[in-house]
Amino acid sequence: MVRSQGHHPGSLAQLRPIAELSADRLATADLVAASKWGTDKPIDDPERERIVLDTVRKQALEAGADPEETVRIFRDQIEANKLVQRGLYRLWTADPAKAPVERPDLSQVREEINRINTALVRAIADSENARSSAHCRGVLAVSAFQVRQEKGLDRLHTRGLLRAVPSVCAGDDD
Ligand SMILES: C=C(O[C@@H]1C=C(C(=O)O)C=C[C@H]1O)C(=O)O
Repeated sequence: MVRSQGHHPGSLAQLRPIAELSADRLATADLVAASKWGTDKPIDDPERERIVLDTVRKQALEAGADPEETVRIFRDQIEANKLVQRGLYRLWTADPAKAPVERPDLSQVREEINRINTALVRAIADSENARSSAHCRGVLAVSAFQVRQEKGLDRLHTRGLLRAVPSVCAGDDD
């Protein structure tokens, strides 16, 4: 698809909230993993994933974002979350002293994830120009780097952040 390369000056700043919210969403993976660790709840929960994707599809329609693009972005967000959970499980298995001693309530953590999801759908809706710009990938990479620095992300969460955002730039696989 041919998209306009023109964008309002400053519109590329619209990508920054997406990088920030992606990092916030990934921070919840630590709590989710801690809530599942030592229980029979698997990291992968396809039923919950369906609920997340159905909800953001509806929210995208309401917010004026493309529902399929939004779902594509959230599929990556979910994979990134599981990547971090699996990384933590590996760490805790190798070094049980690092395993969590408290078990957060998963339903409360999911409420926090729901709030971040809603904000992220809004940020997707508000970034149509930036996401279809030829500069999207470069600016998004810079935003992710800044967010990593500001939030002091470790290697695992940095890997997660990179896994969370590849579908953000709308023109990429047209
Ligand atoms: C975060 C969770 O773990 C996984 C990741 C999900 C997500 O990122 O929304 C949803 C379901 C699980 O496959 C969870 O179970 O809530």
